[in-house]
Amino acid sequence: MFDFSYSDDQLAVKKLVRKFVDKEIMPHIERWDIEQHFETSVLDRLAELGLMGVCIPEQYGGQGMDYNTLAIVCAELERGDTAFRTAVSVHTALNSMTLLQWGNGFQKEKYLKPQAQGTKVGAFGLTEPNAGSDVAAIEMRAVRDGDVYILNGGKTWISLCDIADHFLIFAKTAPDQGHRGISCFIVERDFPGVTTRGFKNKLGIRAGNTGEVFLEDVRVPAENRVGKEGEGFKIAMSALDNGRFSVAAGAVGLIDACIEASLKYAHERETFGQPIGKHQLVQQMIAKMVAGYETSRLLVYRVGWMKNRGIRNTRETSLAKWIACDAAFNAAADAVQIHGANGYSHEFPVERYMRNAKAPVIYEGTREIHQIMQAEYALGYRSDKKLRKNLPSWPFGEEIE
Ligand SMILES: CCCCCCCC(=O)SCCNC(=O)CCNC(=O)[C@H](O)C(C)(C)COP(=O)(O)OP(=O)(O)OC[C@H]1O[C@@H](n2cnc3c(N)ncnc32)[C@H](O)[C@@H]1OP(=O)(O)O
Repeated sequence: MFDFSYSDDQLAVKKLVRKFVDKEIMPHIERWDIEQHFETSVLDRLAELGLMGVCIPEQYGGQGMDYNTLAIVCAELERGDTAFRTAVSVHTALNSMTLLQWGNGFQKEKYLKPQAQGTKVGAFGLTEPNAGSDVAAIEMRAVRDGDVYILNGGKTWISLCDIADHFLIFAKTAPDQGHRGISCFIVERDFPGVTTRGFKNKLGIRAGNTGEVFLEDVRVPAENRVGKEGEGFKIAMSALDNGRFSVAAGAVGLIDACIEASLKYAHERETFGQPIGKHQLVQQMIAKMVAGYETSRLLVYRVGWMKNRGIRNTRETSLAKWIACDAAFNAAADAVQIHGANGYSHEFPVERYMRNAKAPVIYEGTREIHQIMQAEYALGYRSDKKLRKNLPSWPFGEEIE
């Protein structure tokens, strides 16, 4: 049986986030984008609204809502700006949900709880200057020394680098063992030897905070290792199953924003004696946006449905992420086109949408990585086990045999 309707709770969350975005993000976002300013009070407000731990169980300080409610939050936030959806993706999907899945009792109590409540912020440190798509090529080292690991190396393109209280950092504990030699650690910003540096002058997501994290002889207690030694690659990949879901969900919101702006403009702007919406080539662009929106939404909600049931969803998540992010970029480019020269100016939001839409086609697995994965699944070179170990289903803790 399929149910395409929102529950009352989901509808209430959708309205809550929409109102928040309209009142507290929209009036300022153009300025924040121009000034390249990440407004941290938005995270405080998201915490007050209970949106920093949407699908983290209540026992760990979250709201205990289902995965598609997280998708709704991501879509509505990205309608405001990709920066804030990116923040929630990193904090909730990549960090908190990973701690929920792989963390032990101590780690959940000390790190997950305050993150889910929004009193602390989490980030995710995987990518390095020499290792993006090829995760197994990371060079950061973690060497055990009694009760601590000593970490050395640098991470790049880390969202919330200057904001986060904790990072999930992936490092090699056995450099000669390829992807099986990677381990995962919770690293606090306050640990001696941690420094960060946010980037300026990015193409898009200029209202966001992204940059580098450097670790120099950072002593990380062994109790902060997440999972077993050598499990880091799987932990990172399973985190990306959640992160990519949230990115795809956000892309739905970006397409929504593109359609909203384009319809308004198509009704108002006249050429050749009639609104441009009457011209068939403008209609074609709008039709493609609508198709991209509906297709992406269905792919995202299917993944949420699978996650709720604890069904392994790596293939479906990868597909949703690729299709939704491409659809969002195409929608944003067409939205600029519909606005003509006006679309090229700050006066209208669509140029920001187009700049923002490029990063999600690259981050959390480039379009090309996802295309390769889809082809490999189709050809039988790659397969997922039916169930992923430790995957919490919703209601949480009940796995399907
Ligand atoms: C403003 C701008 C902000 C920019 C922010 C940018 C930050 C980011 O983008 S975050 C990081 C993004 N990085 C990525 O998405 C990485 C992309 N790469 C990949 O997805 C992978 O490396 C990929 C698919 C190429 C891996 O392929 P490959 O090396 O063939 O590994 P693969 O054989 O599939 O898996 C290795 C093992 O992991 C396991 N595994 C793979 N996927 C998963 C999963 N989803 N869950 C659990 N286990 C998994 C496999 O079962 C296998 O296990 P075993 O060792 O027992 O055989």
